[in-house]
Amino acid sequence: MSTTTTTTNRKRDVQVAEIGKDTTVLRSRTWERLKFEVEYSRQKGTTANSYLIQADKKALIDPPGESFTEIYLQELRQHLDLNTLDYIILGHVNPNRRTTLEALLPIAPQATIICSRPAANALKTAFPEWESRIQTVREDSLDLGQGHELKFVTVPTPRWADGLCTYDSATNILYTDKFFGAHICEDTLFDEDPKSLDAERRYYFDCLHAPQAKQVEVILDKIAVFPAKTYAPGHGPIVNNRLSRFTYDYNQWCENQKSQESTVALLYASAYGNTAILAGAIAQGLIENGVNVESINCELAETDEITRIVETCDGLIIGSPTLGGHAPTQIQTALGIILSTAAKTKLAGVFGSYGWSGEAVDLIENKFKDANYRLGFESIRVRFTPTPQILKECQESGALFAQNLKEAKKLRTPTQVITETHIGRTEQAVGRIVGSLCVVTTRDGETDKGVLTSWVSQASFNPPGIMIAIADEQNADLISNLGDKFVLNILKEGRNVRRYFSRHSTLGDNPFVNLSTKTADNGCLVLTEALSYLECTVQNRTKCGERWLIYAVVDNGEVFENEGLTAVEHRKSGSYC
Ligand SMILES: Cc1cc2nc3c(=O)[nH]c(=O)nc-3n(C[C@H](O)[C@H](O)[C@H](O)COP(=O)(O)O)c2cc1C
Repeated sequence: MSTTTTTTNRKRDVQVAEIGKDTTVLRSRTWERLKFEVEYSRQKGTTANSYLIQADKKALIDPPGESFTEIYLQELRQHLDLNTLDYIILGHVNPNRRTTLEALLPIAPQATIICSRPAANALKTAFPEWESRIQTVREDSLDLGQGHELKFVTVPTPRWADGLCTYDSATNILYTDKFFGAHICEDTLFDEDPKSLDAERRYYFDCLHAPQAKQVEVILDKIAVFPAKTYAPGHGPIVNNRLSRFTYDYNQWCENQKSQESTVALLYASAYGNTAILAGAIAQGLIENGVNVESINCELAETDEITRIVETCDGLIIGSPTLGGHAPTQIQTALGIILSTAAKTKLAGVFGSYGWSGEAVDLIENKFKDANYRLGFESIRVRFTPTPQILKECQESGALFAQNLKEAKKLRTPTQVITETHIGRTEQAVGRIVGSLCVVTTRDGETDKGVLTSWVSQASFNPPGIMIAIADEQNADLISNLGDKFVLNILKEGRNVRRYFSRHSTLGDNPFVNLSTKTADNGCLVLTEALSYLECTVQNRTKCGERWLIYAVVDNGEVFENEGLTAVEHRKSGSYC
């Protein structure tokens, strides 16, 4: 294998070398920080790696972005008659790369673009005149001849929804695009001293992949099917050494992320990439302070995915551009899910890029405030593209959010805003009593019923007994006779099971169809998403005011999750639930 350095001075250049049979790398290099995004902040330069396979058919993988368009095409012409180029394979597309494609497609008239479906859709919108030259990858392989049978695997993540990796069975090279890279510029082409790259590789992972660790784990499994001997990433040295170790490291780093004590859901949309850059910087501040970040690109995520993360996270941050005076529909949908699902004790944050009026951030912030969410940092509003200084501030905001989250978790202070003058002082005082949020399930003949209550407490040790205050409209008739059986399902904070129940007897739609249940020994339903449950038998009752005060003995009980916290009901007034 030969290595040719075309330029030795420290200007931008293109390094060309053969890296396998019929396979050449063209590394567009800069020794300066290429962009101001956090991932480049170690200031070690970077390389944009493009690969050329010249078999019976000729394929070019990942031409660089606009920073290199001119020098790259000049160098490429030295190694290839562009009239003979058959395929341009894209690991992802972005506006920078589109600039190079715009220059390349007219001078490579036979070339077809091969990319993932989201990339194809974006390119067809950008280049309608070239629609017939844009081809979505299929499951089968692409045969370039002479053993170069290319196989593709889509690798979507929140940041690169259109991700694609390519494997060449002739060379055992896996073209990994955004995976296994590093932002570092050197003359050395390969990872000859892998240990010396540890810090750069880890930093690259932390910036780009830690906030999407969940999806990265799935991708690592997907690409494991290829017997790769080389990883050819989009940036930095080509990986020839200790591939399994490097893959193991990626898995470990993902695992470390997920095992952090607190998780923040970072939900955003970004039509032109500016809000996404802010998201990256905020994520960095959170991760550096020991918080797991789960990024959700709202333009791609399913409602179920958003609901899951919103229910399980400890804090949530939402980022939105302003388009036409509004937040995009996907953000409004995500906000709706948050407001109807997420516990009000969760810490919240808002950020976004705008051009002139910036309504989106105000709108989201006001909704959070109206719903009594506490904000973990002052909302971030940035005109168009952020500067390095602004990105530093975003990182600091992420760090502040992490600190506030930890304190909030420690103190577990409820958000109680008591300002309404119409609430009497006595009622306010009574309202300070808090209760565990529970669903009481009963059996009425053949029908299961459930009612929400927080008016419950332990009443005796021996036998273990509880006390419930219950009104007639809350199925009191089913649990107010001696010997009546019921299950007390004690709900978990952050898991919004309560939305399926009301404080009145089950009416209309059956709430249990939406939930996972099992039947207790006493015949009543157990909600398996609860934190714990108690099977109870009524022993005593007395009418107090408008309620029945029920004393019941606990016959049996189980804790489903040792780690979870009990959902607690905080009220503004003692005059209503
Ligand atoms: C079609 C369109 C409509 C826009 N409408 C607004 C607007 O009403 N108010 C505003 O402040 N900025 C507006 N902008 C500017 C964007 O908010 C700004 O470009 C922002 O950086 C986009 O963020 P993003 O890159 O995360 O998508 C608009 C931009 C476009 C392209």
